[in-house]
Amino acid sequence: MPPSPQTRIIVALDVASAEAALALADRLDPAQCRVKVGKELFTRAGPVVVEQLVSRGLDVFLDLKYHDIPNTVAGACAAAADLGVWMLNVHAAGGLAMMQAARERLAQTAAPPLLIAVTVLTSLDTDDLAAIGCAGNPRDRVQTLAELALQAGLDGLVCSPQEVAVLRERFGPQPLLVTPGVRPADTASGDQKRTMTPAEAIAAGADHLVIGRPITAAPDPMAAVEAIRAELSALPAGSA
Ligand SMILES: O=c1ccn([C@@H]2O[C@H](COP(=O)(O)O)[C@@H](O)[C@H]2O)c(=O)[nH]1
Repeated sequence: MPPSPQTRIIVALDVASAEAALALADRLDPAQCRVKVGKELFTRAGPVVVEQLVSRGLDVFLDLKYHDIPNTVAGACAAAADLGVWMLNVHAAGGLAMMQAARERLAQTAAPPLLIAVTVLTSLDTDDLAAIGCAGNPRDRVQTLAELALQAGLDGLVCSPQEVAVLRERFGPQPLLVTPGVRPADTASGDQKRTMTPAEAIAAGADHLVIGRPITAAPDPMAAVEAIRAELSALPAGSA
């Protein structure tokens, strides 16, 4: 079942302190969005800030993109589950055994979070892939990594909105498709190279939109969330 329109938006709390993250979170309505803790906030504030966000009733996506040997990643996933997060991720490029080990260890936890795999970072285009020795375009590489992640039994994928339609066509409605690289009209792309608007991403079949700077840098972050929700509500019934 697709998530309700209210909870499709995941706000990336890419800020430099627990205080800033909690102040931002206090301006958000947990009924209307979820939050994401990534490398900057986690490295500055540690696991405590995750627990503080969870205790405020927010669903937390822990976006640490684990990529290591299977035993290490499995242990990190178990530690993340103990924090009470709603979802976490690994890099699909870590390989099948790594993803299987993560999934198996999470299955042993009391309340396993959703586990998804990053395919190709949304900041990379074909030239960037070539520079790191990967021939081909992001669209093909995303599909190869998606196949591996789903073979490992993961719940879904992180991809750019530009690959959502092809992934839906190939893998059907089941995998959760979580898309950063989302830019409301008239907002700056910054370092994101494979982008679409929120409405385009949802219409293509995305389940969740990860949006950081267009919300966190807005004068009123909750108003920015509401504007995106309004954009999604205007989509034809069934797509949002
Ligand atoms: O491929 C990826 C995977 C993760 N991210 C993360 O999403 C947010 C996007 O923030 P914006 O400010 O909306 O660009 C950020 O936390 C990234 O670490 C991604 O962008 N692309």
